[in-house]
Amino acid sequence: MSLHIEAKKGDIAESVLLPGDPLRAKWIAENYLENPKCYNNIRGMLGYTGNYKGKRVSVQGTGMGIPSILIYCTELIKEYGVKNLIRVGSAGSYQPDINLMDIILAMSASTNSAINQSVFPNSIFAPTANFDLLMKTTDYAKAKKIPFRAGNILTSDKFYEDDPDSFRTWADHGVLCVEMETAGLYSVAAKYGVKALAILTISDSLVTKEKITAEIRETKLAQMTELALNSF
Ligand SMILES: O=P(O)(O)O[C@H]1O[C@H](CO)[C@@H](O)[C@H]1O
Ligand SMILES: O=c1cc[nH]c(=O)[nH]1
Repeated sequence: MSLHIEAKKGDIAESVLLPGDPLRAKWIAENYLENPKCYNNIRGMLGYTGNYKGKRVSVQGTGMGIPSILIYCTELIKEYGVKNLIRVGSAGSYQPDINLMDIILAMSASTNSAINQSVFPNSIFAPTANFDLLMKTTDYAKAKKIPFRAGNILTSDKFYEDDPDSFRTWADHGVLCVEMETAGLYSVAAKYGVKALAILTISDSLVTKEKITAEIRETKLAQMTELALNSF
C-alpha cells in the first residue's frame, strides 16, 4: 500500500492506462477488461486490474493537473513497479482542422508549468513520448484505419485563461491541443526510465468553441481506449 493507492504489491499490472477522470477508469475496466478487480478507492481515485486479449493491464484515475498525476505515477512506478504508463485524456483543439472526437498522439508536451525548472536551472527539458509505445500505437491505428494526428501539445497549469486568445501563439507554432498532465507524465517517466505515451481525444475546440458532453467524456471514448490497450 502506498499513500494514495491501497493496492497490495502485485495487484497492479506492468502496463497502466491513466485517465484523469476516475469514472472513465471504471468505464474502461467494466467495458474492456476481463475479470476487472478494483484495487483503489482512496479519494475515489478508482483503479482496476484485469485482462485484455490475454495481457494483464490496469487502469488508474489520476485526477486533474500535473501535481495530481505526479502523485499517482510516482507511486505506480516506485511502489508497484509499473513500466508502461499510457494516459487516455481529453484535450481542447488549438487548430481549425482538428475537430471534436479527433485522436491526438502527443509526441512531445510543451508546458507553462515550472516543474522542471528546479531540476534543470537556466535550461528547458523537453518532455517526450516513448518511441516504442508511439510506434506500436501508430502501427495499430494504421492497420485498423483509425485516423490520428501526432505532434506537439501544450500541458497547461490553467484550464481557464484570462485571455481567451492566448492560445494563438501556441497554435501558430503548430501545437495541436491543450490538456493538463502530459508534460508531468513524460518527465516522471524519463526520471525513472520507464515508458510513457499520451493518447488524447478532442473534447472541445478553442477555435470554434464547440464541446462534447461530460457523459461522452466519461463513457464514449472507445477509439482512444482501443489504441491505448494495443500500445504496449
Ligand atoms: O479528461 P482528462 O484526462 O481529465 O484530461 C483533461 O480534462 C481535464 C480538464 O477538464 C484535465 O485533466 C485535462 O487534462
Ligand atoms: O485541459 C483541457 C482539457 C480539455 N479541453 C481544454 O480546453 N483544456
